[in-house]
Amino acid sequence: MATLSEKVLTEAEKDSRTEAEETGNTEHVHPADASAPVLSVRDVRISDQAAGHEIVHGVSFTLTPGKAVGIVGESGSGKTLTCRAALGILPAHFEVTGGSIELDGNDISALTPARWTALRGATISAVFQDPASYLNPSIRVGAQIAEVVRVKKGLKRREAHRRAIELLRAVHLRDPELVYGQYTYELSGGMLQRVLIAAAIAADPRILIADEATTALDVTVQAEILDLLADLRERTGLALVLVSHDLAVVAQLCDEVLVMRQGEVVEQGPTREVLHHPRHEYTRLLIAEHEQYGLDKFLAVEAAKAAAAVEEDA
Ligand SMILES: Nc1ncnc2c1ncn2[C@@H]1O[C@H](COP(=O)(O)OP(=O)(O)OP(=O)(O)O)[C@@H](O)[C@H]1O
Repeated sequence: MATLSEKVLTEAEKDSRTEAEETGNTEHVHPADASAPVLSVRDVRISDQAAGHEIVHGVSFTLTPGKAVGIVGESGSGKTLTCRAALGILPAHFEVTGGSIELDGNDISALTPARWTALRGATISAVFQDPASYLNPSIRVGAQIAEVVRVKKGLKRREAHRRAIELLRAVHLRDPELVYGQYTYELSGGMLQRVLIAAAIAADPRILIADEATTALDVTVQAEILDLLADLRERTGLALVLVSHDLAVVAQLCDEVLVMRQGEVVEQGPTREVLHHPRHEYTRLLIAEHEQYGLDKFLAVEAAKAAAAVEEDA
């Protein structure tokens, strides 16, 4: 079974790792202006070249440090493909056939495999559903994170061990030294997702894509993981792309939301605006569907905040 660093480092990266090592080209450029976009997605279109048709018909959003954008929509609407395009890991036969994606000022269409190696993990990183499938059951989880740190940050064994413990602490795992030495079967789904988030942030990325990262977890653990992402965002300025079929999840964390349906963005705007004044019938449907899962609570809190703000102004 592949190790975590092999999974985090994707096939394309592995191919290019040697090239990066040979050229020593492992730096990445951060823009001087901290408010400059870290990710700009402009009218991106993605096509299945084998089937000969377009699947994603124009997605645009901009992420600045500390901002969170949510992509919500039904299964097959193109959420994951959009994220994979930004990570440079579209499945075979799929291509970006229109628009552009800029990662930390770099147009990704011009990136060499070596540049991808430098950017992936260190600038953009991701966590997906089903954390167990990204971890090797026969290697202690801490050692798997330490390996990512060694590969991506070039730390020596002892330093990587120390950093892995720090990362396990940063994702709010109690007793990180104990967790370091544990195997996947000893950890719950929520703990495994935290381990994976620790690995994803190991190289201090500026953008984290969380694609249905809390979907398989029960509601309480899901809320804890969302709190953790909010905390990382606040403490480190991490910019987030949160993908979910559940509008309530996106509402908790995101400043802006894109509602996708069949490859189209049917509605987009500040989360509050979209939730309070949905313009598209499909958004209204999503809101109605998810009210029982806590969206009503979110809307009530928002209404209370708005009322308090009006009182303050008066
Ligand atoms: N590897 C692949 N091979 C073939 N078709 C794919 C592949 N990945 C995605 N697709 C197709 O592209 C379309 C968009 O898929 P995508 O995974 O982006 O949707 P999604 O909105 O993320 O859905 P979900 O919530 O189920 O993950 C779907 O019709 C899907 O069948």
